[in-house]
Amino acid sequence: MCFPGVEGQGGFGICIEGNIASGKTTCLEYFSKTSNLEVLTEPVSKWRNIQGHNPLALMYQDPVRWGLTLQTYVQLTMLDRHLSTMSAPVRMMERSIYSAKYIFVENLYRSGKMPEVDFAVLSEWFDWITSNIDIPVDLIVYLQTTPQTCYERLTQRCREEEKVIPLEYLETIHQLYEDWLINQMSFKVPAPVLVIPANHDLQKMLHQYEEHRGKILMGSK
Ligand SMILES: Nc1ncnc2c1ncn2[C@@H]1O[C@H](COP(=O)(O)OP(=O)(O)O)[C@@H](O)[C@H]1O
Ligand SMILES: Nc1ccn([C@H]2C[C@H](O)[C@@H](COP(=O)(O)O)O2)c(=O)n1
Repeated sequence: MCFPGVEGQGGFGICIEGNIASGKTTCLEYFSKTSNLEVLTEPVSKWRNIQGHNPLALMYQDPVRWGLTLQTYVQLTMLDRHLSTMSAPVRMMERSIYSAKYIFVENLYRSGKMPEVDFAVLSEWFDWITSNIDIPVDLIVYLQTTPQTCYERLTQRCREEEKVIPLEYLETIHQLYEDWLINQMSFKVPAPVLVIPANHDLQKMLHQYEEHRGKILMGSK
């Protein structure tokens, strides 16, 4: 059994990856003005409100108890994003089902905040999904920042649930991203990676996005 995803729809799929508050949404906002391109942001609003519950807040309050709850829902909503019908030939989406597993679930487990049985259940779900469903990713754009930059942007963004995040958490997420996408020594990388240094101010970032526009969209031609 194999279900077709975006590739089956003849499209080109780009995932924007990076640490929390690295500037992914801002990047997507910039590219959203491009014609023949659709942008899918992370379904964070769903993670903050499922039938009146806030699994994102619960996870930050008590990760041992609620990590599985949040990450099960993240996995479902990301799969839904990957498989949704394309409205343009090029799709740019924020993160992926891969980073959900390889970065966030992995972090909860390694830091002792996810019980082994929860990790096993999520891993079996992930393995089943990725071996039975075609999850189309053609290019990964990695916004590479320092944890300190993300900490400053996160503080400035001031999302209620994230007020408890210390710099050390961003350092761990950063290292997991580096091992996955730069050192390529932890998990399989599902597509070629384009690295964009992303510590710069907004103006310089927009300039860089313009410079990289060809490389990002070229594969879609
Ligand atoms: N290059 C930048 N320089 C300074 N602030 C930025 C830059 N890019 C984004 N921001 C701000 O940082 C915060 C996080 O950016 P956002 O795009 O929401 O990150 P992400 O989607 O990766 O979590 C927001 O308040 C945003 O306005
Ligand atoms: N699998 C995931 C994905 C995201 N999160 C958290 C991290 C942030 O608090 C929030 C949204 O991330 P951002 O887009 O701001 O980088 O969701 C998580 O815990 N698990």
